[in-house]
Amino acid sequence: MASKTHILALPFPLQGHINPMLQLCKTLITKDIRVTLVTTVSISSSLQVQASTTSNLINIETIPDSTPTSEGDIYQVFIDNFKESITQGLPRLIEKHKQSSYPLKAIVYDSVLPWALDIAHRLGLKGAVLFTQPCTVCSIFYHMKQGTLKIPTEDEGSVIMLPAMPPLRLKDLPSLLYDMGAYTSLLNLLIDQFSTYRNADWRLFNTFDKLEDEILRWIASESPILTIGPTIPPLHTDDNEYGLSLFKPDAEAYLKWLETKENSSVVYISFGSLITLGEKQMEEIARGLVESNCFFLWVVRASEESKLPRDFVSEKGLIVNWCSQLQVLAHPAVGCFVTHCGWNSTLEALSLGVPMVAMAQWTDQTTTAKLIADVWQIGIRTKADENDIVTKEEIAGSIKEIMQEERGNEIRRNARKWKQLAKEAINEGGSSHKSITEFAIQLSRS
Ligand SMILES: O=c1ccn([C@@H]2O[C@H](COP(=O)(O)OP(=O)(O)O[C@H]3O[C@H](CO)[C@@H](O)[C@H](O)[C@H]3O)[C@@H](O)[C@H]2O)c(=O)[nH]1
Repeated sequence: MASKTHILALPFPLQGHINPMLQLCKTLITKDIRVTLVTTVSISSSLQVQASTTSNLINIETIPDSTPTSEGDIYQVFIDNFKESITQGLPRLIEKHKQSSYPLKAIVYDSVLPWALDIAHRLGLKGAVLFTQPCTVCSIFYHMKQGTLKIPTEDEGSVIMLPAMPPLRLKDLPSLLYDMGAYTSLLNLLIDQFSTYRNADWRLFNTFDKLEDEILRWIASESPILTIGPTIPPLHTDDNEYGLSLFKPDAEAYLKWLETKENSSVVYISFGSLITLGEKQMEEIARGLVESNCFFLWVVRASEESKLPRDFVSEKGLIVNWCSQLQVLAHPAVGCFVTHCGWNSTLEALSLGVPMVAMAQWTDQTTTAKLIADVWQIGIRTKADENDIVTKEEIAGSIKEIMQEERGNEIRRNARKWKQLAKEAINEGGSSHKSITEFAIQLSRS
């Protein structure tokens, strides 16, 4: 009993980073690994526990928040503060658990927290780094770190050729690389993912072999990796939620509303947990949804609600502050997902065979939109106008193309193919299933 392998999990405290870490941990628990998830007191107080069986088996340990020492850029303050708190509290927590009846073996940490590896190694633990963005995107930042990618200047015509990647134009790169200046804190965070990369004992990627085959083989030729995705809860079981949420879902009236709709008749639209849109863009989305003439379910977070056009109502639409996205995407009434191309949302839609309107906003999303539209061909990528606004005509046109036109049939065929391949990867004997099993075995032996 006392020999059960015990690991720590350290996610970056944002929903899009917590979800893949949690799902990986839940899978490890089914393989007889004990998991303690570490976060700060303030983050823990915002976490809602969802009715999910396995996540209840994850112990949560909190570390007091340190007083912010930096000021200015809100991202930098958030990043520094989290680092400061964890750096101070983690060693004590590790020492405490080393004495327990379940001695700690390793830590699985988010790739944007590369300094966690040094703490782990110093205290005799192994470290596994988890990447929460597409391998294609991570590899672009790897090249940045190595100095092997030179960003072209404004000339959008020039093509960027990187090993094992499709030819990329400037705007196919992660936006932080061409919108430089505004978000240097985030750009540095993503380049620094590779500062301790080679020293990690395991490198885990939330993707699957067939999805990004060439680039995965390339990055694996630099240092061995394990592909463990898509990290999506199994929907056909009781354990069909990630388990911890920083947002409170609306009452489930929206699922009842979906029940009243015909198959593939509803457009679902959500921009994830972070994106903030301008009022003009909100208005274009609202008008575009109405112009598409489809039913729509739109997630507008409470903090974004005031930007909706005044008195906006549509008899064909339902707006919620937060929902169980997986339940929505799995619903037969949903025929299309207008998404910001966050990697979790993308993997969820891909795994459930839902075609996408890829309306990327920033960071990795611009590259993911390229992959969705041109490589996997499971969606349409919207174009912004000269003011960087995606107009209502563009939005309505893209939705109609998927919902009503011949192109939609082709995209749906591809979506069905990728859904099947995603399923095969995580099913018994699939590439990701094998990797996670191998990881669990190696953890037990370490
Ligand atoms: O109403 C909602 C809306 C979203 N979600 C979930 O929230 C997660 C959102 O994650 P993601 O789609 O990755 O978007 P972000 O929250 O924006 O994630 C950040 O982190 C990701 C992983 O690093 C990046 O790919 C994104 O660009 C970055 O913005 C998903 O699992 C969704 O299922 C809900 O459960 N309910």
